[in-house]
Amino acid sequence: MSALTLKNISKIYASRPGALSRLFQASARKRQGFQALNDVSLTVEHGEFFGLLGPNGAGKTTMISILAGLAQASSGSASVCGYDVVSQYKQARRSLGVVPQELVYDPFFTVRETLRLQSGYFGLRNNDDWIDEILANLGLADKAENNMRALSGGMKRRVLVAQALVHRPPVIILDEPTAGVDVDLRRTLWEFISRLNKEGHTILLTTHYLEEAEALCGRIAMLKSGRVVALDTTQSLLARVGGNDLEDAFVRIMHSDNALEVLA
Ligand SMILES: Nc1ncnc2c1ncn2[C@@H]1O[C@H](COP(=O)(O)OP(=O)(O)OP(=O)(O)O)[C@@H](O)[C@H]1O
Repeated sequence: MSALTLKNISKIYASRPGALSRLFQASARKRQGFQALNDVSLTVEHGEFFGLLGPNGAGKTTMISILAGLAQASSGSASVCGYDVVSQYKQARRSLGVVPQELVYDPFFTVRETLRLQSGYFGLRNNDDWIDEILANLGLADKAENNMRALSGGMKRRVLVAQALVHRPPVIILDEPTAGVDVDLRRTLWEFISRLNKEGHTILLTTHYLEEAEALCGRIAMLKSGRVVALDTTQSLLARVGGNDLEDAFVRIMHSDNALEVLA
């Protein structure tokens, strides 16, 4: 049983025609909606540090939303630790910690209250020992009693990471966790995430910092316009596509018409 499985996943966002397009009768194609994912199949095994890369709008967040139960696939199936994300939603969600891309937080709570509240969503009382450990590992120990609205952007992002970890999920998904954060947090964060990975947690990471992906990810999938156009170990991708580094390989793959040649 794999940590994450996507089988022939497609996602079409329904179009919501505005008054103008209703007036001028939008074309049939536009009425059909927007296809964000197109027949995506991939598997992430337990213990992997897996990178999901792609340009803006490629479908990365859509894929993560489907795995987290925040969006429903139009067709295909997905599971987390063998639990179907639709029919076994609770078990699937419990197996997963997601660090979202947007800074979402409740401005009325302190950091500790935020983490206790999040623990409560998973039915966890008396979770303070683990909360303290997470806070210490993310350099947040001295902010525990601070109000969320008084934190800097980077500190808020650390709390989002902490929130994803309160229920000790075996699988952790990080959607661009280092966007707009300083070098210190990057290092602290990667040390902590790498440690969690070494302890057996499966990590799926999306990032536009390709040097991070190259250093951390054992295997990489690249999405382009909703399709998987490359899927292999980082080393094999680099060897097969050529170029100096992953950024070079990424640009070559994204500009290649025959992207399927780099599918393992
Ligand atoms: N709720 C929605 N309704 C309609 N279209 C959407 C919705 N969410 C995403 N899309 C569209 O689906 C496509 C894929 O978006 P998605 O956010 O998954 O891309 P991404 O790869 O995560 O991009 P980025 O790197 O910019 O975060 C985009 O064209 C986006 O505009």
